Amino acid sequence: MPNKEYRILVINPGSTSTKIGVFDNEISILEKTIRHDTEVINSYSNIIDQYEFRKNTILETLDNEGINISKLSAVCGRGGLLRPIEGGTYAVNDIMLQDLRTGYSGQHASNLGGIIAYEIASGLNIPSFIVDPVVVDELDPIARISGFSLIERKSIFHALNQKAVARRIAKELGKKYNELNLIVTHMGGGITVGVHKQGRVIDVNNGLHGDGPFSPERAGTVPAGDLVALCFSGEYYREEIMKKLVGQGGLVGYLGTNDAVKVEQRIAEGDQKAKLVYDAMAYQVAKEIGAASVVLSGKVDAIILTGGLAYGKEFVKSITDRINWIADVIVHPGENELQALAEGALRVLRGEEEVKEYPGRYETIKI
Ligand SMILES: Nc1ncnc2c1ncn2[C@@H]1O[C@H](COP(=O)(O)OP(=O)(O)O)[C@@H](O)[C@H]1O
Ligand SMILES: CCCC(=O)OP(=O)(O)O
Repeated sequence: MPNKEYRILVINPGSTSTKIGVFDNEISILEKTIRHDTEVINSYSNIIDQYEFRKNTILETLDNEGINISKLSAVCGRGGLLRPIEGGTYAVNDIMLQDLRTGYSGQHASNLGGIIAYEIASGLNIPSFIVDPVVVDELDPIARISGFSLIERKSIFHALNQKAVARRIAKELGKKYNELNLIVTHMGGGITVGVHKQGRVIDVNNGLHGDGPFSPERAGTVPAGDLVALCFSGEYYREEIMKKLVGQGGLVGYLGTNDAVKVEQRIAEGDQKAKLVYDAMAYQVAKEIGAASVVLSGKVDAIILTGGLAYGKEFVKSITDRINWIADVIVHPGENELQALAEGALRVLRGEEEVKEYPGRYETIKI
């Protein structure tokens, strides 16, 4: 008997784009990246306010591409800032929707992934899922200690793509993911550097509003005392400061755009400020990779550079020149998130893996 055919719509809302795909089993029949202008994104006060805009953009794109959504078997979205959970495929349920709407662990575009997946799927009476959300938490206890007893370090990162790309590269190297020590650096709207020790991400910078390199739209680590002084200067509301850290931080704060392609054009035209800021972003990424190599005591099988910024040849060279003494650097531009979402949904639809119930019983060690 031929294998059952599933048609899956996958939805990946990122901070600078919405990516969608339609898969017939593992085969991609449509992949689209819809880029969003900084001004459009910043005109919304909250992520949840972007719901109608992003959903309509997705439905219009599917319509223009001639995809009849009534033929879908399931919809799978990138999962957002939920409670810390283990990796896997989760059914979208009421408590998850509530946590995504309120932003249990904060505000990020991926909160919309599960909500839009659910809304499209429920109208069609088909299941909706999320896979490896940004809150996958495998941190070693030592990595949770921030140095300030009131604040614990959190695992918020590009879990879906980091794990998918790490598995793919392991396969290419003829090894299993859980046999390797890898440093995976995802460079998109946010930038995260994950320490993958034999299949577990034991340390990673909180890429949203925590620490690490600055990114196209995020500030990353900032001097704490100066930040406290700014917060209490009476000049800014809380929301304004948060926006300056996430959304209007990084390249947007210095150069007014989250688009690295435009920054590269400005550099080519002789813009010295753009050059200094772009170089500084590469410098901070390299520095974070150096720190990650120390977590692995220098036993690093490979360093992987991935995400949209990995298309930038000069940017990648500037990082690589600083870190290639640590281990081989493998560049995998873009991301495997759409394929990974489709495969996560397929595993549960085929009964190869049990679908997980959110929030589950996962617990991190409380300090
Ligand atoms: N060819 C390219 N060269 C340099 N930068 C690129 C290129 N393509 C995309 N980028 C940059 O990558 C960033 C977006 O990365 P992406 O992984 O798509 O982010 P997200 O998923 O967070 O929206 C943007 O700054 C974009 O300008
Ligand atoms: C919240 C961590 C993941 C992240 O930063 O994603 P984007 O780069 O898509 O914004």
